[in-house]
Amino acid sequence: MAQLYSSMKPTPMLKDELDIVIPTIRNLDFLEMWRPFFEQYHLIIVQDGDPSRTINIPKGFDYELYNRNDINRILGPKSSCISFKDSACRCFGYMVSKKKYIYTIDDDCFVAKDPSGKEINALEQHIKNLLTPSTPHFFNTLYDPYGDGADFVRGYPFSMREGAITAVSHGLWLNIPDYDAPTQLVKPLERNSRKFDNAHLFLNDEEINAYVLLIGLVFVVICRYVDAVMTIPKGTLFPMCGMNLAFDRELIGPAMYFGLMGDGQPIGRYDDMWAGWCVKVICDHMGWGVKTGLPYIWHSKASNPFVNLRKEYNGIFWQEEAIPFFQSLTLPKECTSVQQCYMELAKLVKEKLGKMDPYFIKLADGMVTWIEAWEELNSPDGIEAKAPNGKDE
Ligand SMILES: O=c1ccn([C@@H]2O[C@H](COP(=O)(O)OP(=O)(O)O[C@H]3OC[C@H](O)[C@H](O)[C@H]3O)[C@@H](O)[C@H]2O)c(=O)[nH]1
Ligand SMILES: [Mn+2]
Repeated sequence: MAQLYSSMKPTPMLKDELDIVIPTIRNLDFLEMWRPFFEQYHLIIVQDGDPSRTINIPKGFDYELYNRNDINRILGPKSSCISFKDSACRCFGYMVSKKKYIYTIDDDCFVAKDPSGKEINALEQHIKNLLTPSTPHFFNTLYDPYGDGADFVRGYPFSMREGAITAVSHGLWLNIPDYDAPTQLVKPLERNSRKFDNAHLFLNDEEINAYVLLIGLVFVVICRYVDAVMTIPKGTLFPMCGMNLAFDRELIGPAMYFGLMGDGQPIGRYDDMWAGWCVKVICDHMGWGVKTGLPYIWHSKASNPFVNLRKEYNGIFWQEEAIPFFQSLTLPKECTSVQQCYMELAKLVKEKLGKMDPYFIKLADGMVTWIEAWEELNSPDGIEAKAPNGKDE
């Protein structure tokens, strides 16, 4: 009978069209909490740091595991474009995947609960976001018009209600928000929480009220479960976080390069930011949409703000020049593919940002190498990158 029930499990959406990419330096016990939502999908695990370390992966998951030796073996000299000792290494997983969609999640992100206490299937919400259109060209004030219980508001032009293809779905986080180091340092206790329902485990209502009052006096605690999905308007950049992110790999994958970060680089923790700026200007050029908002995950680890400050310092400084560069650039209309847009972007980065710091010359070269490697692995007669499938029965 159990066999019958297990075979009756509904087939999850895009089961064979989506890979889950996880960058990691840890054991992957967090997958146990995601098992109901992830078990039927294929995982691509990018093991960072010491390749001789064994990563513990819970049984029953279908995965391929790549460490630094695999990256070097598969890409050869082009492996120089893949970061080492930074979560930026995750983009190798995007490159070796053969699926149409990617979902990437950090290994310290767990299943969150919505205000009703229901567990959030983040992957399902990302898939809904990607499979419904976006509205980058005219803002709908009632948020995502394609979401349940919403629609276009009065005055929204009917000629624009078909919307645009959605290329990216950017999810958010409860508990530890993705703050930069200076913000983390000045707000060490700030949590992004639904409400104090966990406190009920230990305290009665009066005690909770006193606790909330105390916290309210000492720190502004923001309760920020916002039940909304929005399209980021065309012409507007955004700080893309790689912690809980999904995208249409066949559309925008070649632009999802997470840059040169970590070991041997003067910058870290700007991997997803760099990718987000490049992706957004290319989506704007191609007329595609980028959504942000639901789903939430529960982010459990606050990384060390002092270590983060050292990694982010140059990024905090350089972004004041880099962002106006992205805001002001126009890609030529001759750029009709993402690869062409990206190569043009690399040229402009070298020309314009290379003056600010030689790092950007190296980064621009990394962008070109990334596209060359992408083409090598993804062209019809490309090299086969498969690692042995690690499925444990
Ligand atoms: O050298 C490394 C360090 C970490 N990872 C993996 O990357 C994921 C994020 O790491 P962690 O949760 O420790 O850092 P956070 O500060 O929370 O990360 C945020 O800021 C940096 C990135 O932009 C990241 O996406 C953000 O979430 C985790 O899976 C680690 O195992 C790594 O591969 N190499
Ligand atoms: Mn984290």
